[in-house]
Amino acid sequence: METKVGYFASLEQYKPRDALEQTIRAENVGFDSVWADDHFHPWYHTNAQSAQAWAWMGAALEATKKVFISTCITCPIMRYNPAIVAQTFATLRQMYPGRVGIAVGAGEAMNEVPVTGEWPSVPERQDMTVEAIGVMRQLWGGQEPVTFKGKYYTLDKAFLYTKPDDEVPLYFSGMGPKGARLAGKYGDHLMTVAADPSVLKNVTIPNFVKGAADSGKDPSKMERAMLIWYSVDPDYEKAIEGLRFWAGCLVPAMFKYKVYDSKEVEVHANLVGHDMMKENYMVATDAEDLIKEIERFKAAGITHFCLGNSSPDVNLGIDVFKDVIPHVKD
Ligand SMILES: C[C@H](OP(=O)(O)OC[C@@H](O)[C@@H](O)[C@@H](O)CN1c2cc(O)ccc2Cc2c1[nH]c(=O)[nH]c2=O)C(=O)N[C@@H](CCC(=O)N[C@@H](CCC(=O)O)C(=O)O)C(=O)O
Ligand SMILES: CCCCCC(=O)CC
Repeated sequence: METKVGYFASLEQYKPRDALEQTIRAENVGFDSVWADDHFHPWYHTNAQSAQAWAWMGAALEATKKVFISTCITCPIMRYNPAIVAQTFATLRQMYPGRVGIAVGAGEAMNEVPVTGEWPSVPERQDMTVEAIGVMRQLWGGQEPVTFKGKYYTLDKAFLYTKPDDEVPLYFSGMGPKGARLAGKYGDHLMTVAADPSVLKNVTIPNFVKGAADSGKDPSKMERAMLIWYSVDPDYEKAIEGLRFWAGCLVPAMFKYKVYDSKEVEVHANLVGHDMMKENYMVATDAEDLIKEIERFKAAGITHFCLGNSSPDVNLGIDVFKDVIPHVKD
């Protein structure tokens, strides 16, 4: 499968208009795709943003010519109703054929708790995600109004009047072994994040492949996408510290417990050491280092890179890819 190189235009780290400028620049440099986080509260507090992803996607699609754009990721189970998620992405894909995708996952407390007050267990949210995908697929594929009574969602003669010619490609986020199996079973492609290459190779990808094969799909045709943050700067130490905004994602407690206050996340993020960031993210002083870092994750089985630019000089962090992309594409 060909390797794709995508740019993660963060709406938590950058103002929406700055993320838009980055997106235009990334398309010109030759990135295959652009991905946006779909958050209510951000993963850091100081200087953070948190723009609404779907509103931003419409502007980004209009401002670019051909690049594929997707969320990374949308949680379609609580603050959003899955039927409205289906309607939104069907609308975008009809307007921008072939250019729109969606990635889904079981959510994070910081996005759901502040506006719903609820935080079900991981297994229940995974179950809700599977049902939500069923709702979305029924609406996308439905030639007739759909009536459905599930455990979590209800459709009563629901029909999408605005549809694309083809279905919206759906990336399913799996971080744990069960999540990865569900991704193989119910997704078109895998999305994952914040894992070191040995975990990807020995746990995440084998479980994804098993889930896909068990449901009769050909896993070799399914992408293994991953959100990975990187920072490039001629000063190596400065490059590592550039990744601090995202260090909270490396703290397992953020997923296990109901943490939804960004100030609290930031306290944990500030305790993460450089070794952990180097292992899970990409730190580079130049294009050559970045190529080696990408190869490290490619060897573990990643085929579509969603690269989150946390470089001290953001434009340098995009432009360096003129010298990276030709070397990492097969
Ligand atoms: C927590 C793990 O669950 P899993 O389903 O595998 O992954 C969850 C994630 O996909 C979501 O949280 C996702 O929403 C996060 N996310 C995101 C993910 C990604 O791959 C790329 C980008 C993003 C950005 C983004 C995200 N979310 C948003 O809302 N918005 C965004 O922009 C997991 O570890 N699962 C394990 C099972 C764990 C479990 O059940 N634990 C038990 C307790 C066990 C114990 O006590 O030790 C429990 O909690 O009850 C698995 O195997 O699946
Ligand atoms: C382990 C962290 C996964 C979540 C990433 C995220 O929500 C930021 C976009």
